[in-house]
Amino acid sequence: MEAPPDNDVLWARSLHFRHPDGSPGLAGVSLAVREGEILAVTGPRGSGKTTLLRCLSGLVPVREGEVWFNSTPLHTLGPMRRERLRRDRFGWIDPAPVLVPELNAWENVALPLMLRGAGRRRAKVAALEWLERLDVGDKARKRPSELQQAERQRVSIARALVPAPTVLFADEPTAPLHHSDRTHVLRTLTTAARSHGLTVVLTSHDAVAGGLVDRSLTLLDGRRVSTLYLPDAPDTEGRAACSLSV
Ligand SMILES: Nc1ncnc2c1ncn2[C@@H]1O[C@H](COP(=O)(O)OP(=O)(O)OP(=O)(O)O)[C@@H](O)[C@H]1O
Repeated sequence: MEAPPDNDVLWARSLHFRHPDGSPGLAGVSLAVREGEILAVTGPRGSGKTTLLRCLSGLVPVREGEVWFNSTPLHTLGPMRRERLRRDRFGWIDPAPVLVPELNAWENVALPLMLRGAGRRRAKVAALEWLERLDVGDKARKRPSELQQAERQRVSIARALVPAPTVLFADEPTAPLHHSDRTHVLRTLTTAARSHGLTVVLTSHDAVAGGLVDRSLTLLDGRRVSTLYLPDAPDTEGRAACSLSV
């Protein structure tokens, strides 16, 4: 078993995954993510984007292939050590906001810092700063049930960013937002990640279209593909694209 190169923070080799009911998830994905890089995973519905993020982040065990976080082989870790690694080094944003209903917005955002031992006052200051950056500073004292879905998602994003995780995984982070809000929130997220040196792996077509990421990779049926654009030919209609497995 050979550790990945030093400047890759995440690294996967020949990753295969089957869901518990036997459905195919991933069929041999290899990739490397450099430190501080913002990588978008794209592909049609059901192509395996969420499954890939779940495997890379240790949310599900990898039984075939390898996943490394720096020099740690995630694929060899038991559930407790994977959970600790996820808590200490990774952040996760779901497509739909998941907040603690009994806590208000700033308390939700402060929670990961307090779980890591920060005092309430310091955690509150940091939480309020992030809520301001995500344009929901005025909602800091509202409970999730008093917020709109889009506001709850902004609070979730603030909560994922506040502990400055080494790697942030974001699965369609702007899915519940109105179209006009998406680019703004994604820009805030990617700008914050760059200024804090975070590595980000996200699924979002908006980020690719908005030129907000360093690189994107495409999945189709659980495999990486590259899209080749062919030049216009007289006998074709417009620009043709085809995908190749790599
Ligand atoms: N828990 C599960 N049990 C069984 N099959 C699953 C499960 N989760 C996903 N799948 C299947 O695995 C494949 C990949 O799903 P995945 O959610 O990773 O794709 P995706 O690219 O993220 O899709 P979407 O864009 O719709 O979120 C799909 O065929 C899906 O139906």
